[in-house]
Parts: sequence; C-alpha cells; structure tokens
Amino acid sequence: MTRNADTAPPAGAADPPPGSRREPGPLAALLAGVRGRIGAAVALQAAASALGLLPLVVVVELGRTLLDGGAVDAGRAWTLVALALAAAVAALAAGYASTLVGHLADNDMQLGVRLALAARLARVPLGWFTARGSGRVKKALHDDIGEVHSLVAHTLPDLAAVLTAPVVALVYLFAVDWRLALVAAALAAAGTALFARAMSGSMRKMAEYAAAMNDINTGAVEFIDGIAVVKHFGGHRRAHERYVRAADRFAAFFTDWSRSTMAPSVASFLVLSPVMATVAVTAAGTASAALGWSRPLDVAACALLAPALCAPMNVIGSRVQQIQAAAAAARRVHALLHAPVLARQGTARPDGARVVFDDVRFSYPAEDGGEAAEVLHGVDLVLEPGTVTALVGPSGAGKTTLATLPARFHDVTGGAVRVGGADVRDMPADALYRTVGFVFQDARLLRGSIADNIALGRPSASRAEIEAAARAARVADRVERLPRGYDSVVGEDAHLSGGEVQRVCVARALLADTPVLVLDEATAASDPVAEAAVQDALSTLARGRTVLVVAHRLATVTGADRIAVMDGGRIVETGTHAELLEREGRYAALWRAQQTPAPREGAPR
Ligand SMILES: Nc1ncnc2c1ncn2[C@@H]1O[C@H](COP(=O)(O)OP(=O)(O)OP(=O)(O)O)[C@@H](O)[C@H]1O
Repeated sequence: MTRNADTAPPAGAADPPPGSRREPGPLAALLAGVRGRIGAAVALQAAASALGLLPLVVVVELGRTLLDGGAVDAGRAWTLVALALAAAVAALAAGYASTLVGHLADNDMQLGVRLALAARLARVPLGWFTARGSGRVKKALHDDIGEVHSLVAHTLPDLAAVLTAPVVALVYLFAVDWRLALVAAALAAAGTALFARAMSGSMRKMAEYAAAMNDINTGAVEFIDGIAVVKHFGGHRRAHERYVRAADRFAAFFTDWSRSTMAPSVASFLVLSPVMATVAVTAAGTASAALGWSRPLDVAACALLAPALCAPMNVIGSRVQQIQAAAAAARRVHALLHAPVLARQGTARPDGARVVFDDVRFSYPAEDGGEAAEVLHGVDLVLEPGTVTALVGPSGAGKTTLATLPARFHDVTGGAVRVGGADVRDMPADALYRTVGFVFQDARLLRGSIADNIALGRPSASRAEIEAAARAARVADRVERLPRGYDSVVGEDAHLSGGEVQRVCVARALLADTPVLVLDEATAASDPVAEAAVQDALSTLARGRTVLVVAHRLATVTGADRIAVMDGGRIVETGTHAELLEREGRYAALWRAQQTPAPREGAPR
C-alpha cells in the first residue's frame, strides 16, 4: 500500500512538528502534548520530597535550642515547631498537587491517544483488523496505555522524589559535619555498587525471563486449546510434557538467576537499609565526638538524616524497569498510530448496483515490509444487478480476497473495483457501506441484545422489521425460544451455535438492505435443513440486488445466474452450471470430484 501524507495520524500524537531536526522517540512523541504538566508534576513531587525532610532538620535545630544549656528561647522554639508543621503541610500539599497534575496530564494524554487511535483505526482497511484480530488493538488501547499511565502519573514523580531526597540530605549533612557526611555517602556508594552488581546483566536476564514465561504460556495455551484433538490422537502426554518441560525450564532458570544475584542483592539491601545508615553514622559519630571532632547534636542530626540518603536507592531498579515497560508500550501504540490507512476517499456516489472488477490486481501488504506476493493477477468480472454470481475454485484461489474488495477491506494494488459506476476508493465510507453489505465466514455478534445486533445494519428499524429479517434468515424460531426472545443478550442469556450466529448476521445484512450483498460461505456453519432455508431466503432477496456468493460446495450454487471459477488468482471460466458442465473444463472436474460419494455423506461439517 502506498504511504503518503494522508497516512499521518490525525491527532498528531505521534508525528514531529514540521522542520524539527530529530524525530522524537515513540514515548517522547506520545507525551509531547503534556510534557509541561509532567514537568510540573515532577517538580512538585521533588519539592514535596525536599519539604518532607525539613521537619527532621527542624527537630535537630529544636534540639539545639532546647539543649543549649542556658535559658530556653521559647519564641525561637515555637517558631521552629511552626516551621516544621508548615513544612509537613506544604510537603503534603505539594505531593497532592503533583498527583493531581500528573493524573490530569495522564488523563489528557490517554484521551488524546484514544481519540487518535480511534480516528486512525477508522481509516485503516477492514482487512487490517481481520489479519490482526482484536487482541493487538485491545492491548494497545488498554494494557499499553495503562503502562504509559503508570509512567506519567506515578513512576516519573516517584523517581523525582527518590532522587531529590538523597541530594537534599547530602547537602545538609555536609553543611553540618563533612566527616559524617562522607561516612553516609560512602555507605550509599557501596550499597549502590552492590546493587549495580546484582542488577548487572538484568536486561539480558529479563529478556530470558520473558522468553521462559512465554514458553510456559504458549505451552499452556497449546495444551488447553488443543486438548480435544491431542487426546483424540493419543498425543495427550506429548502436549502435557511440552508444558511441563517449559515449567521446569522456567523454574531452573529462576533458581539459577536468584542464586547468582542473591549475595549482592542481600548485601545491597542490607547496606542501603535505613537502620544500617543510622547505625553506621551513629557509630562513626560517637567515635568522632569522642575525639572531639564532632558535636553531639551534629551526630544526632546526621544519624537522623542519613537514612534519607540510602533508602530511595532500593526503589530505583523497579522504577527503571517501569520506564522500560512504558517505552515498549509506547512503541506498540506508536505502531498502531501509524497503521497504514486507506489512501484515498472522495465524494463519489454510486449510481445503481452494478459491480465491476476491472483488471484487478492485489497483494497483501508484507508484514516485514518486504515485497508482497500478488494473489490476484488481473481479474475482470462484472456482477449485474438482480443476479447471483457464485465464486468457486480450489482453496487459496483468491475467492475470499476478491469478495472483500467491493466492501474495501483492502484497496486494489492494480486496476479498480467500481460499484454503481464509482471507484470504491472515491466513495465516502457511509455511501459504500449503505451500498455494499457482507456476511463473512467468521460471523461475529456484539455483546448486546439480539434485536440490537440485527438492527446494527439499520438502527432506525422497527421491531416488526427486525423480526421480519430474522424470519427471512430463518432464525426467528430460535430467537423466540431464547429466555428473553429478541431482548436476550449475546453472551448472557443468548448462547447461539455457529450456524445460528451466521443466520443472525444474514438477518442483519438483510435489514441493512444494501443493493449489493457479498456472502462468503455465509451458510457453511448451518445444518443442511437450515442451509436450504437460508438459500431460499437469499434467492428471494437477491431479486433486484447484486449478489456475490463465495461457495465451496458447488451443489449450493447450481442455480446461480453465473458461476465464476477462480484458480491461482485468476478467473479461468465463467458461465451457468449447465454451460460449465458442458465445457468439460475446471468446473466440470471440480463438480465431478464433489459428486464422488463421501464416506459419510450428509454428516455435519
Ligand atoms: N491476510 C492475508 N495476508 C497474506 N496473505 C493472505 C491473507 N489472506 C489470504 N492470503 C493468501 O492469499 C491467497 C488467496 O487466499 P483466499 O483466502 O482469498 O483464497 P480462497 O480461494 O478464499 O481460499 P479458501 O477457499 O481456502 O478460503 C492465499 O495464497 C492466501 O494464503
């Protein structure tokens, strides 16, 4: 697909301003709109952290005032108490303000990204979703935005607090007693070095950890998903063993990792623990005071403030991991914000319901950006209004691909698809979807009532019209037997079989009443009786419409006005059933192959 200026994300959440020298990374681009407020949240949290230390400093100064030996300066003492109180309140207020500003910034960032994603995804080809499934989009919209939320609202302000406290504490310690400050600094440096050793290679280990975890998940999913097949073919033990082996490998990896990092980890946590800082500075301070180098109150002051120097180091590791997770999440969101969109859209309106495939060529975009293989090689086909055209042919011939093009699941890479004389690429989406309806193999219902699901194609439809569509699709009887009839909710009290879901989708397409209808194996999941009924309904409805049916079983389309036989991305024969049989070509061979009695003819497929 050609990328052009039109493919830029609509909300500009990910694109650099024109003229900028260096394109920002995905995370920076995602946060660009709220950078100022993130800075404010970080600054406020840093201030809260510094103000949080002030009461400790005041306690020391109060000690100096009260233990001076002479008369107590009550005025100064009360001033200090008031100062401590004010600092504590200000620290709380700054912390609260930081949380508020961070969350508001995060809220705006999330809204912006969600709107940009929604706008972007509204313009990507429908086929893009089919290829990816909803999992990736859900992950970006929910999990990945959640990771970035943690970064904006929590991690960055936390990191500011964690880094400010030691700096402020160190400055104060040096101001009070440089010797004891050096002791506390040396302790923090030793602990940090031990911590760095424990964490060395952690990136590689984290990757191994993720891979080992992934093995377990894959093994578990494979084991559970394929349990019926695996048991049936006697491979139960094999699938089970794969899962157990993955679990064993993970346990061995984890034990090994823990063992190799245990000593430096424990040592760093010990050295960086607040109590160790207090003990070390008190011991050094006692010795220093005994030698007459330090004043007793200064020793107390340093013992009180030294833990602030060491304690925060313990949380830096996890914060760094959170930043890395958010950066990875931002990369995935960024990729979605740059998903290729349909390149053109115009204002052309269709006139009539004639569908023309004009020398259509198509290649699926290659996932890895490499050269895509062409799957349709110049298809010419005309679907006349009021006729049913069946597409048949061997598996992989390109039937589904061709059938998705009138609804613009993808854009052609050569030639054109015209509906009512207008190139589908020049039609606005609403005009296209009002003209072309479709029911595809993987029929889906939304979580809502059956009535709402049917009315999706025409929200203004009355209950009588909805019921008429359900009757025409031969699903009304089944719906009426549901606990709340048409008001039963899918997934709650409406549990339907694959065939029934397909017939609800047929009802939806019928109600939408589009002049062009594309059906891809729409009745494949129905039982033979129901299928015959739906075929009946469809032939009545086909009157005046342009219908394209992708069919595997030739017996279901013998009555079609025209049958187009596809093979290797080309149409190799067209004609009616009788004409094609007479021609003794591909169709006749396929027909004979399907007439060979199957061992269990009529068995459910
Ligand atoms: N999303 C996709 N990405 C890449 N290639 C695809 C994709 N979908 C289909 N193809 C390839 O395009 C070719 C045509 O596939 P298509 O599904 O259109 O054939 P079909 O005739 O409908 O087959 P079947 O009868 O088995 O459904 C095949 O080679 C297939 O592997």
